[in-house]
Amino acid sequence: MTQFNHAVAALGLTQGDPAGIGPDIALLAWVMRREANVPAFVYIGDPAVLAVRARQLGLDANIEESTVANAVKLFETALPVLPIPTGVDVAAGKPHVAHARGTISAIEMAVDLCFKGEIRAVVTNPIAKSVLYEAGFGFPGHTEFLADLSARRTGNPVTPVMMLAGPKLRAVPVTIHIPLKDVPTALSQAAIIETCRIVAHDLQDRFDIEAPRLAVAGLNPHAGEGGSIGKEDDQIIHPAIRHLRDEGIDAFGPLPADTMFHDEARRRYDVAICMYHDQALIPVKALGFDESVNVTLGLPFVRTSPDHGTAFGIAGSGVARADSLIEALRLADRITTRHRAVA
Ligand SMILES: NC(=O)C1=CN([C@@H]2O[C@H](COP(=O)(O)OP(=O)(O)OC[C@H]3O[C@@H](n4cnc5c(N)ncnc54)[C@H](O)[C@@H]3O)[C@@H](O)[C@H]2O)C=CC1
Ligand SMILES: NCC(=O)COP(=O)(O)O
Repeated sequence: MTQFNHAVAALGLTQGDPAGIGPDIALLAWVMRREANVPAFVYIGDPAVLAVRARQLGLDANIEESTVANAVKLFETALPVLPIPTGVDVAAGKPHVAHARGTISAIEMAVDLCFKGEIRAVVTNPIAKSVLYEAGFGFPGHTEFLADLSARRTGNPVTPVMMLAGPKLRAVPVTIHIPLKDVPTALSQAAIIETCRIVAHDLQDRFDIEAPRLAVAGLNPHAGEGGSIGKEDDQIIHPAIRHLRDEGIDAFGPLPADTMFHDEARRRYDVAICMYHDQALIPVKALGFDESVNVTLGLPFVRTSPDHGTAFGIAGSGVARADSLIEALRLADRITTRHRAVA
């Protein structure tokens, strides 16, 4: 298990796709560090890209290459960077397959440093999945890549779970980046049970919720309407919930998904377990796009990320907001310092 020194270790922030808004929001988070009480982080990526982006945005940011040990001290006066040169020119808003190597190396370095206890947590800037796929990246996204890096490191299999957490809603998709048409076949009792076990454990362990209440969404309209609008709710989701309740996990449902996200309904649970990506992410982003955070449960270290993507259309324009990234940094800080008041 990671042995980090809370008093001295920084959070590690990966650059993400350098042509996206990762550099913009990292710079903004550093510039806002005092007024927004941003915990110290070390940027893992290309310092030259940061410097060009700072000029483009007219931001007065002092960017300095750093050692990981010196990062917290340096953070007060400069944005500390562990350099990973991209090796090719990067233009804001212009993704290129040649950027992929540096993007991936930054994630690998962050995980390595976290396992060595030299950073407290991994906070990731957004990656463009299609750019990495073009470069031969073999994972749907960070979530599965981080699990693979962890499993290779520890020798133990890791099941990662994606949770989007905001002030009004936490939601978990059981299936993640797969085509909608493949969701019914990908859903299984085992997948729902395993996901819920990890969620219940991590909400207790990392979010200090003593007895987490898991509201499980149905797949079909009206949760299948007694089997007349689809069989999965009765044949897969309901038995999985029964199994979880027998284990002592407070899971209930399947609930019709259209009526489980309004204000009063959300008071009845701590997390919504959803059957597919958009069922979970649409309500989270509709209720709090700027404040919500993507956090990976089930990993042997803490990983958070903003809830948004690379937003190539606004990179380098000064439009990107750093709110979600700042929340991701704060959440990683709270979990790793074990404060009780977490998202
Ligand atoms: N954690 C990650 O690595 C994630 C990566 N992605 C990737 O991002 C790429 C683009 O995805 P999209 O669906 O277009 O979503 P997106 O989140 O990049 O953009 C959606 C809309 O929100 C705006 N937006 C996003 N972040 C913003 C911010 N911080 N401030 C102001 N406006 C903001 C964009 O300008 C755009 O109008 C895709 O390649 C996808 O794979 C998407 C989500 C998460
Ligand atoms: N839509 C959420 C998303 O794409 C984040 O994926 P990941 O890179 O955190 O696995």
